[in-house]
Amino acid sequence: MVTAPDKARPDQAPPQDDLLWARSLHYSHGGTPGLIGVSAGVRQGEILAVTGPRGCGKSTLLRCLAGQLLPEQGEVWFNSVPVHTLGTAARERLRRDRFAWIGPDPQLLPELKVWENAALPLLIGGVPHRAARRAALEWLERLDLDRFAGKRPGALNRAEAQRVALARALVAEPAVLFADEPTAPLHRAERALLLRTLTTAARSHGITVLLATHDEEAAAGADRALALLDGRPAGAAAASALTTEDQAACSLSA
Ligand SMILES: Nc1ncnc2c1ncn2[C@@H]1O[C@H](COP(=O)(O)OP(=O)(O)OP(=O)(O)O)[C@@H](O)[C@H]1O
Repeated sequence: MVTAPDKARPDQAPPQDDLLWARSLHYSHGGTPGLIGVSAGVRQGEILAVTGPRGCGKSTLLRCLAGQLLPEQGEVWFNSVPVHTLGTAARERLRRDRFAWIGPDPQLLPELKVWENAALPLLIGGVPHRAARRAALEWLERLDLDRFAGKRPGALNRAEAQRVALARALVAEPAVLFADEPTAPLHRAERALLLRTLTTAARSHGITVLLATHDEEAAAGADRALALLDGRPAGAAAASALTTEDQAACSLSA
């Protein structure tokens, strides 16, 4: 059951300099723990890598921060707005207007041209066709995809398709880009190119990035990293394992 978190008390207000901030998030997927007391903060324009092995809770954390999942406990604040207390319509507006998402699968619409795929967030948001097309073409050019603009996604290889997904994520110039294992389906050289493209584009446009990855090389391009293990901050998980071992040692020596 999703319970409404307590309202933040004045002494617990989020730090002024964090654009997106979360405290002590708990979330379980139908009984499977996803997050157990994870806190995170990211400043405007910063690139934060969320790292850790498969199943450690990276996607769950990104989805809670992006307002896709409501934490069972804890708080999420974006730009001093308490996302965890917003109603569904306001959260959807926030997600549409300020956030963007790219995952491991580009999920392009095969019946649309490449530029139309890239322009989709603008077209859905009611931006006039001509302006949406111009913005999409600019992003396709920046990401070295302009030659594909009039083609269908079927003409692209995996790396090109993923760069179109990146253009689509950036076309509305979101405040925050959530990138959930965006390089997972790519080869090493393609991964490096996509990450370079993503970080360069984000930095030049002041876009804050949360990058979930189990790939240490991918995390190296970030400003900071938050490591998770078994749904907890890695340090806390290690400490709780230590505590358990200490307890076992104590009971053995008793
Ligand atoms: N829809 C779901 N239903 C049930 N359990 C889930 C669901 N989504 C995630 N989980 C579980 O929650 C835990 C955290 O999963 P999550 O996807 O957040 O981890 P992750 O670090 O992103 O892993 P990956 O790199 O494989 O995507 C895992 O134990 C996972 O099996």
